[in-house]
Amino acid sequence: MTSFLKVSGARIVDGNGQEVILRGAGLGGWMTMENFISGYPGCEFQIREVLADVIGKEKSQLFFDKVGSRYISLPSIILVKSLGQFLENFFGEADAAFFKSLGLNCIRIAISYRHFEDDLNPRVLKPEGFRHLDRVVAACAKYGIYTILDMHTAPGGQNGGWHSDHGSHLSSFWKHRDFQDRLVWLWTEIARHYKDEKWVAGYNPMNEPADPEHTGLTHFYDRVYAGIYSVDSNHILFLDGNTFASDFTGFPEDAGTRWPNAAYAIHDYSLYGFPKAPEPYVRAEEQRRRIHRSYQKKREWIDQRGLCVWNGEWGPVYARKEYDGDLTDEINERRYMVLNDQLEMYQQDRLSWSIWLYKDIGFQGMVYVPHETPYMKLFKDFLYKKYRLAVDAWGADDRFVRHVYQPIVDLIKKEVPDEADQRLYPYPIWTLERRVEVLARNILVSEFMVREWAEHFRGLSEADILGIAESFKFENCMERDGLNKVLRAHAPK
Ligand SMILES: O[C@@H]1[C@@H](O)[C@H](O[C@@H]2CO[C@@H](O[C@@H]3CO[C@@H](O)[C@H](O)[C@H]3O)[C@H](O)[C@H]2O)OC[C@H]1O
Repeated sequence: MTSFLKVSGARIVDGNGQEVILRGAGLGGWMTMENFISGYPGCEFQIREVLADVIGKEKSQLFFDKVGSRYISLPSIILVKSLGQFLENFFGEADAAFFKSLGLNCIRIAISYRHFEDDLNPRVLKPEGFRHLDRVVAACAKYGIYTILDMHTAPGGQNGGWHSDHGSHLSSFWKHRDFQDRLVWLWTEIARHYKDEKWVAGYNPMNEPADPEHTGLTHFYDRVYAGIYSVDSNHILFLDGNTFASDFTGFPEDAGTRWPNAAYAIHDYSLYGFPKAPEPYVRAEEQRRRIHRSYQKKREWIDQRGLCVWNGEWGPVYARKEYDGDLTDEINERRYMVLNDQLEMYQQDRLSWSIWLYKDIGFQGMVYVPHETPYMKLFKDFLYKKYRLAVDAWGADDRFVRHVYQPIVDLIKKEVPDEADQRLYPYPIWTLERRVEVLARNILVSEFMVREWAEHFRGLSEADILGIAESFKFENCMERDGLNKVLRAHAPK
């Protein structure tokens, strides 16, 4: 019989006081879809709107979230096969069984407020939001996997990333009291729903906040803590640091007593896991020191106060044969070394972690949708175009378009020569170069490509659409063996 987990000092323990180290992955791209995970440009709300415009509301709904049926003609009979759609296919029992087979014990589920509340009908709970979440929480529980519910998108947007699904680089959440009130209300409802579920390890009220004032985040955590604990005092709260889970310096000194039963989330992405690494990773002493320094810096504030650290996101991205050619294997072997070396560090600290990402179309996931599936065939050329134009901000290789955007960076540097004035929040996570990438490519150019993505569905039959959604099903996916091998080696024995 499992028991609620809780935070005891710097550790997570079960009902018997035994330490539990949570080792697992993030289920991104599911109840919060993302451009590089599923292969569209821009934000989820944009593709949903435009797909409905191109093929009609009903058919677009069929792709995202409606159980349908497909007629398969065989020589003498007609079979009616019941099929799910994207949300149904993306994670099922087979995924949970595979995950467990690696020895991992926790999945952080990225959810979007949009599944539970409509902007045009605020504070009215959409019960259907729980349909899939309940299903996945139950599938994980069945295999002895804890879940952490992660609010990846907040009304108005809590950061300027595509992953908070609001289409702008400026986050309105921090400026509008009503957005904050709504999220506190929604979390209270979610906690009410899961208050008795022991396989839910806890709630991660906000992914990667980026509050320019810092004080707004403390205020929000106070309020969401009170809201959740008014209905559910059993679950751990996993609180991300400010500025993309990197900075705790604006947190209150009395955090430990103010928010009992809280763990503090860092996101420990290492530059060596990405195309923009300063040099190829060869496990040099200095490189390992650099990875360690960056990790220590993120957790310093938490350690100094004896609080509990959770690494809620981290992990390299990978090269792809179709884009990186003969260099692919060599690049990926280096990335697996980064992965391994990060895990060794975490092991030493008995750190709980959640690697990003469980499933995608082949860039970062432990499991990926292969080229032979209907979805990947349909979007093959379009995906190459996205790659060439580097429209996704995450791990993008900008070699084909750097010359287009560099002049914008140069212009700003020339016309705003004081470096301090070039450092707009969320500097240093967003340098001037990063800001130009996000605005010009990830927001602007992407916006013009959304319709092209949706046009791929025009004229498709319902059966075709269901087949496309089925591409994401575990049985149709491949496993990234190099990554899973390293994870398995560091999983609980
Ligand atoms: O949904 C996820 C999203 O949560 C994630 O956000 C990014 C995380 O990394 C941030 O940059 C890192 C900041 O710290 C430096 O040390 C690292 O080198 C950087 O990579 C980035 O700004 C966030 O957008 O990204 C992946 C999404 O799928």
